[in-house]
Amino acid sequence: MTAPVLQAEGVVKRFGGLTAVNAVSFTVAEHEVLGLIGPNGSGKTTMINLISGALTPSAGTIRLRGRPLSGLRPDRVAQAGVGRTFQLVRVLPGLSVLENVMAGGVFGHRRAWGPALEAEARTLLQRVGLGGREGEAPEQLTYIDQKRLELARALAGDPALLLLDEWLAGLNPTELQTGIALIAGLRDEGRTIILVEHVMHAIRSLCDRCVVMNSGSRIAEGPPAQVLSEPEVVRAYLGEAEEEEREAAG
Ligand SMILES: Nc1ncnc2c1ncn2[C@@H]1O[C@H](COP(=O)(O)OP(=O)(O)OP(=O)(O)O)[C@@H](O)[C@H]1O
Repeated sequence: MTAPVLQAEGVVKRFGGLTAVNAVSFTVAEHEVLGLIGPNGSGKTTMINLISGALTPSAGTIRLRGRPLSGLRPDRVAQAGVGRTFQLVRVLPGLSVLENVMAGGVFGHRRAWGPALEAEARTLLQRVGLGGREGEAPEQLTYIDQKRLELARALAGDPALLLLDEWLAGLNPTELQTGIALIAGLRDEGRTIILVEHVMHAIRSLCDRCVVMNSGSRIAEGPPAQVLSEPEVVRAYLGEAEEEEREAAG
């Protein structure tokens, strides 16, 4: 059997006296879309930061295709094959939209350059809906467009694992539909993705499996329909998330 794309084993992260991630284990198989869900402050972003190398685990191991990632710097983790977007979008100011995407290729997993990279970056910009915007300054883009740009940049590195941290947050209903379709397209082309998301219908339609966190611990794991009906998940989270969704829908 081949190694899973990602394997987290007994991962712990403490911030002083607070245990933000408490002995969490899970795997992500090739071509799988895993939803990482849970109430605010349950440790999801911390987990993503541990995988991407922004944080170092206090204990436990994280492996990408069997190779330990824990302790590697974020740029090394990106080269090893982990691409990500951020909950609060981060574009590279001073570079054009096109250059921002090309930067993802230069520093990513596949390490492309030159005309081939530029052509690929243009294709990715088309794909995320930013075709024709190559020369613009990223700081001038709207929030949704910066999110699109970040996704294109992450894809330019051709990551073995793509981490999307609330990529759908803050989108209006039309943008949300487009965003879900975009992620569905990535899933259909066989990408391996961890999706941190509060938009429940996106989780239901996009994820093969979910890991549910609460207060730093994994409280459930399984297909979305199954975990989202477990009483502990409903108690810890679902009421809150669906309430938020109803409010957002007006
Ligand atoms: N750098 C840090 N220093 C201290 N505490 C932190 C740090 N980062 C996160 N925390 C704390 O760790 C806990 C988990 O936070 P985290 O951001 O991982 O939760 P989350 O599930 O991603 O929440 P949300 O859904 O609101 O994004 C919270 O109590 C948070 O305040």
